[in-house]
Amino acid sequence: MNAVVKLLCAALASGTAFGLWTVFQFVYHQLTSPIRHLHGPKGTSWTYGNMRDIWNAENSVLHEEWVKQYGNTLKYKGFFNSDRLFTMDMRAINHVLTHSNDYEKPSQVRYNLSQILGEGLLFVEGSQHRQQRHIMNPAFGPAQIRGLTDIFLEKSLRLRDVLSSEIAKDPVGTTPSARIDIMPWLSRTTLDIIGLAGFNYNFDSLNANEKPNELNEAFSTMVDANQSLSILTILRARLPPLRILPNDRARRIQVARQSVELLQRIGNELLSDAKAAARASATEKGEIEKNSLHGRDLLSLLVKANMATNIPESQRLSDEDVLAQVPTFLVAGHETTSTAVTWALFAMTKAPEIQVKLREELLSVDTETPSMDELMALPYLDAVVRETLRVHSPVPNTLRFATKDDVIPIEKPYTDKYGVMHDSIRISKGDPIFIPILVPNRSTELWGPDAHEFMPERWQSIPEAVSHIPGVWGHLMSFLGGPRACIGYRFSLVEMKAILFTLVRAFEFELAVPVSEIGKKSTLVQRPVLRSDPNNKSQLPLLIQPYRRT
Ligand code: HEM
Repeated sequence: MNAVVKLLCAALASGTAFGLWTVFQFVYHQLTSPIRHLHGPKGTSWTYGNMRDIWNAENSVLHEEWVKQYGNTLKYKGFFNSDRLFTMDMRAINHVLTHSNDYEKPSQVRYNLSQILGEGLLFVEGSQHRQQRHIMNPAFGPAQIRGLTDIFLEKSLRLRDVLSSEIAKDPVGTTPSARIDIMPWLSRTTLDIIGLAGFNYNFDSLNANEKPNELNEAFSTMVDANQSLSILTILRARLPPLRILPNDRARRIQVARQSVELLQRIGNELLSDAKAAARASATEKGEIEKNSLHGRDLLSLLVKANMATNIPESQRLSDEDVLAQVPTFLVAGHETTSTAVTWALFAMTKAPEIQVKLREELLSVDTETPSMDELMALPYLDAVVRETLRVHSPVPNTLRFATKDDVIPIEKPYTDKYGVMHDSIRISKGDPIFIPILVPNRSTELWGPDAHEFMPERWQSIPEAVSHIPGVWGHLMSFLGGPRACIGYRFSLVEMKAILFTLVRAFEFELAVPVSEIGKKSTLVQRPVLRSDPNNKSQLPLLIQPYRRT
């Protein structure tokens, strides 16, 4: 036997041994985990369990049916019919979210994220997460977001002008209105905003004459690539040796990565500029103080916070860590906000009286560039944004894995499949836990019988029960809660308000298709699709016409 054959045999033997060990661990875990005793639906496929049903269901309908049938705490089936915990018990969810060291993101989610983002805030866990978050938090404070508001408005006004010229180019019939798929335009707007506000880079993708920006395309590719639920994709995430096999998703991610690499090169330059600016702002003694720095974009603020003399050396982030935040900001802060604004417009086409009432409030402001405080003081705009994030939360749910055996406290006792009553949930290391976002946001038990309806007026007086929802903002789960809650929620709220402020003042919106045509597709974010579109492309075709004051 020559050396090459020996090497191949050895590699095959170790691969087989690793595979068998993984299968043994998996089966052993399924046979011993305490969550196997919970009630719950049967898997509808051996490979996908209930996953396909979840992906195909719109909003939280399926989970709501399960809660009706099995109660607040149940199990459902994940890939290869493995058990996953689902609970609507607010005390239990709070426990999982606040103990973020004991409940981490699943390794396959982290693997997928790291493919694109490197080791930014979304990826890291434990002490590395605490360190990054500590340095990054100040950049997302109210004073910093106040300084970014004019960027949000500048890009919103640019979108308004582009839409106006699109309408002028392609009017429908005799009325000055046009059929426009608003999704890509909003996506370009939030890309341009996060470019400038995130790291002082002008993508300039809001340009009606240019083809879509390469980077914007790359990120849409990535979000779409994350939807493909093939067996190989699942196995690749679980069994690292299989990652050498090519597949379509990997190829598409590779394309996105090339753009990320381009971005990293740009990031390197931005980082050196930000560092130079921070050094230039040092005091005569050469000290850089965290609070004395007023760079505008998030990256500059982060660099300055990281270089501040009062930060101990051990807590500073490496250049690599700082650079990993650039694609992280892009992915976390771009499609999420554009999707939220898309749903707000959709909701207001379904309820034109809400659109009229909002427009009246917005037109009472006598400038097209209000300050953050002026925007935040508009009560109906606030209620529309809250109601959008409640009913159409862009991120519909998330997942965690237990890193140790634990006993999760609960508010309401539940009965297992043997009829035994429990006042806590026992969980073993490695158990997956589904964290619902849309289900509590739309729960009739918490919000009342009209919970599924879009009613901004409900925010004048919300039920006491929702105060138990452990979200970081607005009694909603939309930005999650605990130490891993969305760091960008203030950024996103002001950004959403600036875009809606500008668009609803300038245009009237109508759906260009019957409302029954609009479906929801769950991916990393929930986006609208046309039910009749065989390609399932995310889109929201609207008829848009300039608003003329009478
Ligand atoms: C409507 C808009 C947004 C929504 C609904 C949203 C939602 C969320 C959610 C649910 C998470 C937790 C994900 C998980 O742990 O599984 C998260 C995390 C995060 N978000 Fe947002 N987000 C939005 C906008 C933004 C913006 C504008 C930025 C940045 C400028 C941002 C940056 C981040 C980052 C960096 C994390 C990771 C935080 C950590 O793990 O410590 N997000 N977001």
